[in-house]
Amino acid sequence: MLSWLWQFVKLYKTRLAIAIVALICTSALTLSLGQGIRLMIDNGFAAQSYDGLAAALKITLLIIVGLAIGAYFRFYMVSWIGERVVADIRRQLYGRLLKLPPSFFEDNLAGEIQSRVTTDTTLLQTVIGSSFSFALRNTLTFLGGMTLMFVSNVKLSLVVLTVVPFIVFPLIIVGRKVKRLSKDSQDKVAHVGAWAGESLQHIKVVQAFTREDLVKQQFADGAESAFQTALRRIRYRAFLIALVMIMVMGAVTVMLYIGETDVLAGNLSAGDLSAFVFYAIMVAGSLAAVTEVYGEVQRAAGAAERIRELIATEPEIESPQAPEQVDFGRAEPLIAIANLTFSYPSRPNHQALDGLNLTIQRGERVALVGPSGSGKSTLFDLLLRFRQPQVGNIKIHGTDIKQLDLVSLRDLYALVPQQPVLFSANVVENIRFGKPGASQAEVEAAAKAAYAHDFIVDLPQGYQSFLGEQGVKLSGGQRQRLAIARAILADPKILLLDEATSALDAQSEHLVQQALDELMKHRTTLIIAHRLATVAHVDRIAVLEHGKLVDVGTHQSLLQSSPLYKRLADLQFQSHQA
Ligand SMILES: Nc1ncnc2c1ncn2[C@@H]1O[C@H](COP(=O)(O)OP(=O)(O)OP(=O)(O)O)[C@@H](O)[C@H]1O
Repeated sequence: MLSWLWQFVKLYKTRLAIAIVALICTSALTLSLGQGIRLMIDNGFAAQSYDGLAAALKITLLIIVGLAIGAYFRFYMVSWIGERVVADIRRQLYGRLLKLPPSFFEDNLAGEIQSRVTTDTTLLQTVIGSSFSFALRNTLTFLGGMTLMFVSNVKLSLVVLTVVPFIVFPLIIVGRKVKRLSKDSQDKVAHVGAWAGESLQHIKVVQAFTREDLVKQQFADGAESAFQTALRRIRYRAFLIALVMIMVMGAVTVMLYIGETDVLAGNLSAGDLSAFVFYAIMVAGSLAAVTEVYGEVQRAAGAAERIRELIATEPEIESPQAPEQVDFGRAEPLIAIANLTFSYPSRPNHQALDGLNLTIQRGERVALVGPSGSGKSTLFDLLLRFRQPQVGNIKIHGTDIKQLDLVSLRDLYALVPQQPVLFSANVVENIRFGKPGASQAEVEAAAKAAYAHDFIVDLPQGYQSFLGEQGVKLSGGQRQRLAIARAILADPKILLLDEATSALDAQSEHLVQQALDELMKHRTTLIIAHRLATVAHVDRIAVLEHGKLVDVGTHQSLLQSSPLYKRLADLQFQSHQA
């Protein structure tokens, strides 16, 4: 963990150096307080001298002022490094997450990943920003105090020293256990958090099915199990603290007894004994403090491990080292799909796409139809290179998309998904997602083209209106028109349209259809068509079944040539008439 953290900390070497100097100074000054005490007792009390007392007090005061200044720098610098490093780690972690393909997020719960970004990094921050420095300071005090103890009295020091192994060994053993338990406990908390996030997000379904009690119970079970794991960890730590306490205090008492006997026998001055006791208390205190933060450092080590794992996750799909450029002047078709075969890793024996061939010319509108599960959405994923086909390829004007930079490939497309995706931001920000630098005028033009302008200006704050999480404050049709406005603003070469099946009312559907027509104007479009109303507008229809392309043609020709298409068409007309 340390070497991993070091790569982040080493960027701030100057501050680290100041922090370490301050740390050493404060530890040294803390220990030198013992000499102040010795002077006060021997030169003041024992010598019955007011002057001696005043001189000793002055020295003590000076030490205290130095200590305060040192503490200021130590705290400031160490906390600064802690906050800075954690911000850097968060940024790197989030940057990595954004590069991972969608399949990663199918296998890992979003809430759990979120907890890595927030909870785990916060834990790291406490450790880097305070516990580390605390531990280091106390270690220095421990070592310095030990040295001074030996210098001033070997016999008494040995008494204190005998207990050290009894503290250190249990510390190491219990520490390992705590580390493991803390990883478990963090995992469980993350899981509970993910569950809570999901159920709250879908609160309507939960409440409509009146399953509040069920999800409450599931959450409670999760929280309870996290608590039980935490409890086991706490028991270990409590035991450790008690053990250290009894060992340390016991040793101090025995040492006091021996030391006082020596003072009574005249072998030791009262000041020396006081200074020694001061050191011993410092040493004991710092040892106890180290044991206490040791557990926390172990916990952070668990957190660091999880973050490190996530940052180290390599995306399966990356841009090639030397990407090629698409030559739009070339005669080859805009999109050429050849022998495309793909199975999802979780279902290796089931081919979601099976030897698919299809070419699409520039400006063409092609509809994909087929029964549910025939591979239409999977084809979109492969076009966008969210997934890697096992066999076959896709070429854009003759260049395999594997040879293209991912950003320039995806910039060719705009995706309008079945469920419009809106972010918890205002209208302008949501539309501008299609083209980040767009001016207000461009945004409004896109909204007008998408037949969204009128309803937007009717919103309480017009274009500045906040839409709520996932756009909950809009109707389904309005959300779709915003998503279309976003795609119009993006002005892509190729439009991937997963047409909404959701039952919009006739008026709203008409508006959405008009918006879509605007969007598809002069643009190569691939539509996953769920309604025949759409199919009427396209140049060609590709019929898919079980991942295979079974026929291509127009509505009329397919009614003759494709029994499957005829069946789908009949079904739609029947339900239409009904
Ligand atoms: N993430 C996934 N992991 C495993 N299998 C998947 C995954 N997504 C889809 N599939 C499977 O791949 C096949 C094709 O699914 P796909 O979503 O492409 O169909 P579709 O034609 O878009 O269906 P629909 O019209 O219902 O949206 C289906 O058998 C489906 O169960």
